[in-house]
Amino acid sequence: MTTAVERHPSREALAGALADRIAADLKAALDTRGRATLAVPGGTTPGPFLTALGARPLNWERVAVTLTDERWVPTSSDRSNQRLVGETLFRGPAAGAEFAPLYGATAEPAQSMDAVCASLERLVLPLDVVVCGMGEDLHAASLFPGADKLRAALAPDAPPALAMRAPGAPEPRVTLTAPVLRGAAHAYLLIVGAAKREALARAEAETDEETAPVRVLLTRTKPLTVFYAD
Ligand SMILES: O=C(O)[C@H](O)[C@@H](O)[C@H](O)[C@H](O)COP(=O)(O)O
Repeated sequence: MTTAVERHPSREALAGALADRIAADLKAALDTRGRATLAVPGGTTPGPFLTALGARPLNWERVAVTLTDERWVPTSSDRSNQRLVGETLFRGPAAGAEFAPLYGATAEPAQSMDAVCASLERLVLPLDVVVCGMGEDLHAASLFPGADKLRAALAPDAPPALAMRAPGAPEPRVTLTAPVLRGAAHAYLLIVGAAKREALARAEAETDEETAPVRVLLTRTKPLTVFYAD
């Protein structure tokens, strides 16, 4: 398996190039359909990209945004991905976009899943664009190896989002599921550093999705591009 990798000379250049690419994808969807939908990752890598994308001029009022996954923490927590997009993507013109949160402020994520799935169906599905990060353990979104609902989330008939607990995640998670990640018209994997480049090579050599859930993206029939910088 060979995945298309775009290597950029610096992390700053990577953030700008990915923002340009996604703004172009969103603009094409807006020109064709009059609306566009996007899912973005949380974690430590995407901040500069999210800030760059949020500053791009687009008809953001016609764009709906969600997260690829969320940590079940209050939105005031510095581990909240919703907080991250509020402090990056939604600081610029993109503040006019509609947002479908994955966090629902119930004690347990499972209690919010019907409402979360309904809002995803109403606002953002199918996705025009999904951007995912990847962990060195080969997770993408919150599809972690060893997660309690991993098999259900990889199933072709999975609901759009599932609550997930995983040994590698310090708090409960909510994740978009395999059919949503596969169904997005355009997918991007945003990774930095040699350890993740090596992890990607491991994922390409794997055959088992439960061992390497990021393969949900690698085996898509629709386009996937990896954006990488050292
Ligand atoms: O909320 C999250 O943790 C994510 O969305 C997750 O899937 C992330 O993209 C990877 O864990 C990579 O995270 P880093 O960018 O922090 O390495």
